[in-house]
Amino acid sequence: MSLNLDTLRLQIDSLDHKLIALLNERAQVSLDIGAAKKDAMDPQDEDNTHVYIPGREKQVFEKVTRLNPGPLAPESLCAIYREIMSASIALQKDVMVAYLGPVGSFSHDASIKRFGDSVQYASQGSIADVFDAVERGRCQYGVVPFENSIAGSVVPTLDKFVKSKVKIRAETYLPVHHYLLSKTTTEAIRRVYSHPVALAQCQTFLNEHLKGIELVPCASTSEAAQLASKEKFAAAICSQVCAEIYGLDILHANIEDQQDNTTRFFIISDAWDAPTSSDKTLLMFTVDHRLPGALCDGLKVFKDHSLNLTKIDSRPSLLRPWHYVFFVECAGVHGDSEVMNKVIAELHKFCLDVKIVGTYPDQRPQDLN
Ligand SMILES: C=C(O[C@@H]1C=C(C(=O)O)C=C[C@H]1O)C(=O)O
Repeated sequence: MSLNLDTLRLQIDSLDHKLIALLNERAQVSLDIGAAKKDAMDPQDEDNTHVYIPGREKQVFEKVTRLNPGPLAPESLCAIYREIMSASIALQKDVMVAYLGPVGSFSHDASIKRFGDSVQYASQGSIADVFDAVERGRCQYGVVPFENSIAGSVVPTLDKFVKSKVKIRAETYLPVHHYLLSKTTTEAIRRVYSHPVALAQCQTFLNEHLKGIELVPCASTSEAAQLASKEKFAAAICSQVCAEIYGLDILHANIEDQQDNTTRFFIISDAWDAPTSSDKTLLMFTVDHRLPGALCDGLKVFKDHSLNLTKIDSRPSLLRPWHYVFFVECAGVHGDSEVMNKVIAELHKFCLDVKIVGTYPDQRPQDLN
């Protein structure tokens, strides 16, 4: 038995030798890719080289899943590849990712799942600060929540897109499970902290278990956990990891109204990337209210080009009362394509301030397609 075990361990050692050599060979190629990207840039613009290529990563994950013969679970192999790609990004360049913190927020989780452990992260106090960190160049990438399957659009993110120059470079979907964490018992809770979007996802639970208790909105769910950890009779609605990070007990698990609760995040940056085989594009425009049916005419442009709309929302323009900005996302088209150029030209006939907010590989989970 022990001889067999020793032989098997020797086998593992020899495989590790080969793996380490192969991983470094791969890392060297990715360094060469980094150098080639810099060579292709104007020397003055070298600092703006992008090392995070969402479309290429999607291709790698698809290939890895397709080629996997087992016994490794596809998710395990993808997690390993997440870290391999994270390391190769970090080799090419120092990458800083801004996220809505502090640690333990869902934005933090989404960021790590997207960029891995080898890049650096900068916690921000608000969604607006994530935009500012990217816009001022302190961080090359930022991760912001865009919409939740129960609570709908994340308003501060939409409002920032109206004013900001940042572009959407990628999207990512995160399953979200909420926990009620506290230092006391459910009966003794006097106040519940959380992000407004998270509170909106747990209405049924709050009505059943904490009716009439003060609900205090915070900048993030992890900030809520931080605040609850400093009070005796407070609780937070946040992720499970916050229990360990902030020293709180789990009182209730999975308290979201629907178990398939999912939040979509955007990865923002100064530029979007080249077309892939399947992209989505988010546009923004205001309609001229003096033209009857302007919105309808605007939407017809998408129909005329056989573009499927995957999201539509509106917000006050903030320029004049009762003027609205419309957000329209369409699937199967890249922002730099000829079709999109035509769409934009036609939209200009009925709409004002037409702008592409971003274009990114379609990452909708299979069951949402
Ligand atoms: C190597 C590249 O850069 C990054 C690293 C990748 C990898 O290690 O496979 C893939 C995409 C990029 O995010 C590339 O551009 O191909």
